[in-house]
Amino acid sequence: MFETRPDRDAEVALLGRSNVGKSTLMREITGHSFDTGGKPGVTREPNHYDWAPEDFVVTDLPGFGFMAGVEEGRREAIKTDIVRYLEQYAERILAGVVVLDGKAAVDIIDRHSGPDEIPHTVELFGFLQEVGIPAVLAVNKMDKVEDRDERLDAIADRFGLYPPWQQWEAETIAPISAKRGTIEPLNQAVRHHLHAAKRDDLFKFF
Ligand SMILES: Nc1nc2c(ncn2[C@@H]2O[C@H](COP(=O)(O)OP(=O)(O)OP(=O)(O)O)[C@@H](O)[C@H]2O)c(=O)[nH]1
Repeated sequence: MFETRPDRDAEVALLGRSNVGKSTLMREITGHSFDTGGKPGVTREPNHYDWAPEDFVVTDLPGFGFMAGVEEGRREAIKTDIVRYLEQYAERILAGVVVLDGKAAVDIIDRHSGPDEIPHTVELFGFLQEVGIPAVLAVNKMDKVEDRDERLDAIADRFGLYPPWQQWEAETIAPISAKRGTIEPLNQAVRHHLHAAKRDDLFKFF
C-alpha cells in the first residue's frame, strides 16, 4: 500500500499510462528534473511535489496499463493501489489530471474498446468522476498533432464528453505540450477547480 500524503488542502493527482510524458510534465510543473525517457513505468509510488508557482501539491501516481517488463500481477496491484489512493483521499483531491498522448490516445483507446473491454484511461476517468474528483484530461504532445480540432473532438468523444471539445476547454480538456513548456491550459483548468472548491467551501457556512 502507498505511504501517506502531505497534509495540504490543494492536491492535484497526476495519472496516465507510460510514455505519455508525465515526467516531462512534472518537470515543467515543479521546476525539478525527473528521470525521463528511461524505463517505462519507473514511477511506482505516489510522490508529492509543489506545483510552482501555484500553491498546490501535485501527486505523481504510478503509470498504469501497459508497462514493459512488469508482470501482470504487479500491474494489477499497482492499479488497485491507485484506485484505493483516490478513494481514500477523494474529498481532498482538487483535481485528477489524466495525461494523454494527443497523437496516440484515440488509436490506443479504440484498440482496447470492445464489448467486454474498457480502456484503462477511460475507466480511470469515469472512476474519478464516480468518487467525486473533478477529472481533467491533459492532452499532451500537441506539438505533434496536425489536425488539432478533429483530434481533440475525437478524444472528447471517447471520454463521453460531447464535442465540440471547446465546450470542455478551461475545465476538462487542456491541450498542452510539456516538452515545449506550453502548459497554461492545464494551469487554468486546475485553477478553475481550485476556485470551484473554494466556492463550495464558502457555501458550507450558509
Ligand atoms: N513531441 C513531444 N514529446 C514529448 C512531450 N512530452 C514528452 N514527450 C516525450 O515523450 C517521451 C516520454 O516522456 P516521459 O516524460 O518520459 O514519459 P512518462 O509518461 O513519464 O513515462 P514513464 O516514465 O514510462 O512513466 C519522451 O521521449 C519525451 O521527450 C511533448 O509535449 N511533445
